[in-house]
Amino acid sequence: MSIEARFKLSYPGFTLDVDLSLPATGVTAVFGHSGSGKTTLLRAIAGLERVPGGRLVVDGEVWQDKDAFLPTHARPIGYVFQEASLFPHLSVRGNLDYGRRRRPASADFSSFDHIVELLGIAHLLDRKPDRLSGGERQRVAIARALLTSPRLLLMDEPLAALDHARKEEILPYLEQLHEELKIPLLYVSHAPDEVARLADYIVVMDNGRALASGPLTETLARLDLPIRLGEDAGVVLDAVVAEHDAKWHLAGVDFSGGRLWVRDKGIETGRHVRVRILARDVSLARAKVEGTSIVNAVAATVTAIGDDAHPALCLVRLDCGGQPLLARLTRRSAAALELAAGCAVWAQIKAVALVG
Ligand SMILES: Nc1ncnc2c1ncn2[C@@H]1O[C@H](COP(=O)(O)OP(=O)(O)OP(=O)(O)O)[C@@H](O)[C@H]1O
Repeated sequence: MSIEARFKLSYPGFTLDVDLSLPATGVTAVFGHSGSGKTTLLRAIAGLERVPGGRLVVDGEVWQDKDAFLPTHARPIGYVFQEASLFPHLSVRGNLDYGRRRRPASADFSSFDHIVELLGIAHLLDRKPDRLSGGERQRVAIARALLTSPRLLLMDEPLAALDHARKEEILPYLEQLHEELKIPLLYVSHAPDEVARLADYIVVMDNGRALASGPLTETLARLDLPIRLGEDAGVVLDAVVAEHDAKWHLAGVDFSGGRLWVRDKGIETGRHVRVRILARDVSLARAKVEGTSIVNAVAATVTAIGDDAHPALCLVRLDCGGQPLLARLTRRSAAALELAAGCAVWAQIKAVALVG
């Protein structure tokens, strides 16, 4: 099952030109710089932009092609914008009821209480939107969108208007949603940390085109993308919490390439987590290095070496027990180590972030 989206649309000085096949499950991040066309793509999917010649098929159902155009109000979508657009005169409950009433008669009944609990807003039901924090407003907006029983959820930078603390407050709810949600979520963001935490699949937009589209881990490890991702180039790996070192407040997480030590966030042993490793935090050695402050070192094999944005630098892709890693080195270091595809190396990882 998939979402097929083909749109070509021109504004003065900008053309959106995409032909995408996206999974109809999980979270797909639509990632890219400001002005790359992320919102325009979402608006086309929502039917807010009428794109002649466009085609959109969601889970086998044609929403738009040369003979058909389902208007926005007839598309079973939930849309959450950067700023929560709640009705100011209605309480939270009134806003949620509005969503509930929009649910088609044929839709599965999604439990009001469950959605309210999932977003942690039960204690806010009688408040008016002007008495809510920005993060709370967004949680209500997400709950209202879910209550319409959408077949597709669209979120356009839902955290962009929030400060760091509010973002951190809402991200766990989005992660929980990710685990429970049975419908696909297209999540527009230009924040790599959000993408690392939430996405299963990524579409990288650049100047109206999809530069890349694929599963998160393998797409982030592509050597032609990091140049555009710059300082944020890196990979996201799946791992399992294996042990806790209470004395040093560290957790040992295992992935197929070995064990990594991360700051302990109190996540139970056995839980699946994601770790993010930036290319700039990985250095390489031909032999295992002793007497270093870097605690994380894993054996790896060089699979490819690619260009980086500056000619002094290169990106080295590694295979680490079947998982990809990227390292950003100077060309001089790569030459001194005589690196080439197939070389066995030790990857020393200066920073590993537990992202979910
Ligand atoms: N209605 C419109 N008329 C003319 N130009 C438009 C219109 N809507 C968007 N554009 C232009 O299309 C380009 C893409 O805009 P879009 O909002 O899709 O980008 P974005 O990737 O979502 O950016 P941001 O991250 O800043 O929201 C921009 O150059 C924008 O100025």
